[in-house]
This record gives sequence, C-alpha cells and structure tokens, in this order.
Amino acid sequence: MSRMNLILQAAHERAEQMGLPYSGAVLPDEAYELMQSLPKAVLLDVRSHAEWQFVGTVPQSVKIEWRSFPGMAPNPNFLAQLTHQVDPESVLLVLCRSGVRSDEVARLAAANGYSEVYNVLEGFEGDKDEMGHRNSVGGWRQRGLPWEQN
Ligand SMILES: O=S(=O)([O-])[S-]
Repeated sequence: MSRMNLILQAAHERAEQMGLPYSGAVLPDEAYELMQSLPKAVLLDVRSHAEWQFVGTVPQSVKIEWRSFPGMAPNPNFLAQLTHQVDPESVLLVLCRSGVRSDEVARLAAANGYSEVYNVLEGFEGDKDEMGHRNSVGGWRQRGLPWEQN
C-alpha cells in the first residue's frame, strides 16, 4: 500500500474510533505529506485574521476565518466563502490552533457536499503544556513543518 493510502487508512481508522461524521483525522506531518503528494489536497486554515497576522501561517494554505477575534463571533459568510474558494472534490485538510474549531468546520463541510474532509489534529500551535503555554506539545510549528510570519 502506498504511503498516501497508509496515511488515509490511519485517518479513517481514527474517524471510526473518534466517531467523526467526516472522513478522518490526520497528524500535522501527515497533512503536510498529503499536501505535497495529492494534487487535490487543500490545507484550509480557519483561524482568525489576528492569528494569521501575529502567530503565523502555512505557505500555500487557503485562509477562511471561522470565528473572528476578539469575541470569536462566527463568520456568517463562511460557507459561501468556502464553496467559492474550495472545490468540493478536494481532499480538504482543516487546520486551526489546536483542533477544536477545525473539527467544527470539518463537520460543516462534510454536511455540505465535501466528501473528503480531514481534521488536522493538534492544529498549528498544539495543546497547552503544564505551564499553560502552547507550541511545545505537538502542533504544526512544534513539529518543524513549514510556516511563515509577517
Ligand atoms: O483553535 S482551537 O482548537 O484552539 S479552538
């Protein structure tokens, strides 16, 4: 079985274990490999403008805000923006800070015609450590994957 199929199979198994109503869940390294190898893969970053600007972003990601800083009010145009910018035939990899908002978006996308949707576990910044700090326990940045900052 090819490396991509192994990643997707592991993602599907996680979906079953976690009871996810979408295709699966991938680790950041796996999401990066899928981005590199599958022409249909799209990394969708659903964090806020403030996070993109001040924390950093992944090159080549599509950015659509799901909730806005401050207050984290939902973006009422999210679904329209998603369908305008991302082909429903894509392999959609959804990224947020630590995997919670991206799970919400993955559910929405799957319920609206996106048939291959994966949540990126750990997100861009990972979970908090015992000091309450992110970026040391998993996440896209901590795993050394490509990112950039203004
Ligand atoms: O982006 S989040 O998972 O920290 S809510």
